[in-house]
Amino acid sequence: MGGILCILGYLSLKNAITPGDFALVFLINYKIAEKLLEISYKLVEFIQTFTIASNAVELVSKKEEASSGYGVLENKIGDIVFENVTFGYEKTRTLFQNLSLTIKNKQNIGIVGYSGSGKSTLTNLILRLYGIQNGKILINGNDINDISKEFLYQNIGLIPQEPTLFNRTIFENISYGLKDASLAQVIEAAKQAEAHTFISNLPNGYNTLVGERGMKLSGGQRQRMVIARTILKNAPILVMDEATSSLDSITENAIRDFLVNFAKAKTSIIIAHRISTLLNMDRILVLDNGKIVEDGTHSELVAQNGLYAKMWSANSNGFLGINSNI
Ligand SMILES: Nc1ncnc2c1ncn2[C@@H]1O[C@H](COP(=O)(O)OP(=O)(O)OP(=O)(O)O)[C@@H](O)[C@H]1O
Repeated sequence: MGGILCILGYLSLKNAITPGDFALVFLINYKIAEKLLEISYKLVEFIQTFTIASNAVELVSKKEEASSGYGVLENKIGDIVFENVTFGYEKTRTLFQNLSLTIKNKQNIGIVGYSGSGKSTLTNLILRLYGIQNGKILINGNDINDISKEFLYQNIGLIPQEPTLFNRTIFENISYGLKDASLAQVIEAAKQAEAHTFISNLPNGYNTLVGERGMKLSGGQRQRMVIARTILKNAPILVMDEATSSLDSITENAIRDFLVNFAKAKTSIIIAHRISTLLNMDRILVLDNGKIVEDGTHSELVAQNGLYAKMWSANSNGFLGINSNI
């Protein structure tokens, strides 16, 4: 555009074109640039839609894989076992070296540690989001590499740090947790997740489109929607990664008691940012640089006077003073 302006200016100075020609060519050029910009936006939109569509196709095709794998075990899910697991995102930087861990059926485990110590990665490995370099991860005695992703999805409820929503309606986003869920079931789950009131106040209620990755909602609203989805799904394994970190303390308090009870009946792995959440755990693991450095109940760990005790003593406001996320 700038180059053409220079040429036009030069030609105009040399009287090779009239001011009318100048204005016309400038206008045409401007319109072309505007259209090109519009096309580039449409292209980005198309690529995003295409990605969502191909993910959906992938999920549908996985159904076939699932039928040849393990069925849904409902509440019969057994232990989760890490056997000498070695993992690093990069081959040259190992995060977990020969990590072994057994989480018993229906045990509630809290995980704490410095930011970057490997808490989220530990849970992501159970979901098979990354392949491990060595060792085994077993659920119910089955190597997760032999279990279909569909099975893992059906049996693990995940509330991640950064919730993901699809560019669909609120109803579709919550009911994604349970096939053929009714509106009444979706509303019930939304009420338990303290999401019903804000959803009802939207002009289109449960039919509101949430926008690309849920961008039309606040972080706390997105988090409550994913909590509602997970409640509705009611899977036997529950993973919560700072599940209420985006909520204000009043909303967080309102949800917390429900979530504690919800987790009780399941094998639950809870990455917590509040000491009070950990008090309800059967067992707490303290991670440091990819190693489990402490493992026990709250009172056992306080008595050990190690890293956990340090966090506990820095706990004047109820938050873990050690995690830079909070
Ligand atoms: N996708 C990734 N690719 C490369 N490195 C990663 C990736 N995700 C995490 N890491 C690295 O792995 C290490 C562990 O990260 P992880 O997110 O598991 O820590 P965390 O304890 O959950 O931290 P936080 O409390 O900040 O969420 C960090 O050094 C991090 O930089």
